[in-house]
Amino acid sequence: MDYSRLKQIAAEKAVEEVKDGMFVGLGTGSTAKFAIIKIAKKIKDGHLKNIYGIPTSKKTEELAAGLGIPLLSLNQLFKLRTKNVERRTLNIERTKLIDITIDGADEVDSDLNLIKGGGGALLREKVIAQNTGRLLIVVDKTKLSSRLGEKFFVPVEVLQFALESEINFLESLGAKTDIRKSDDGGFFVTDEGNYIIDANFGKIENPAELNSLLNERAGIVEHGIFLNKLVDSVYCSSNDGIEILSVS
Ligand SMILES: O=C[C@H](O)[C@H](O)[C@H](O)COP(=O)(O)O
Repeated sequence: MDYSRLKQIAAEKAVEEVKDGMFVGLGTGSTAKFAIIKIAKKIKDGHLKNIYGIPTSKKTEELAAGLGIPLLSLNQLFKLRTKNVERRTLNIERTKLIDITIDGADEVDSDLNLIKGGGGALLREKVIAQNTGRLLIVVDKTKLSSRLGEKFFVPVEVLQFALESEINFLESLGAKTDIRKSDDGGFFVTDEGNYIIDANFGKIENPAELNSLLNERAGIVEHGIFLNKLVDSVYCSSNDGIEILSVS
């Protein structure tokens, strides 16, 4: 089976978890796209009702709006769900505003830590993930590895202002770096107006430690390591069928 079909199978399986009345985070990329198309079809056919999508990128927003999925921004969702609730009494960490999010990944290790951001959407994706009750990741089996970094570099989103100093910082940690380019040859600019440095660390022995180092650095807005505490299940398809891996 070709990869595209495998992606579709994983994505459509995850959509079975979307139920009437849910607020659904809509991921970015070629795998998440299949989930969005399926959700739109189910809405159109009357098999899903009262659904709102919260897109993780402008590209996804355009796609989902074009397919007729009712959308909310995260800010609109927040206002809607906290109407008549005293903000101070609301424990946002425990009150996940989004019921479920279906998103892709570039690499998944054996502990279900992820690298994301191959499509440049990692910042909004991580914000949506941290506001989500259940994050379902959809991949084909080629994305699995024993250690992060075996198959993919770490996308690091940085302020334009800090570009050169962040390259220097990442290289001081041992990474080989590339500034991401867009199709027109200029620097790729994210939805939030930042640049991306693709940082190749080789195999990452300790993703949690690298996560903390990158989090602590001013000038780095966000990065593509998603530790498994953000993840609920990984839907992984191969020619042998579909496996649902869960964080224990
Ligand atoms: O920024 C993009 C996202 O993190 C994607 O979910 C990730 O790159 C996987 O994309 P795809 O499903 O196209 O391989």
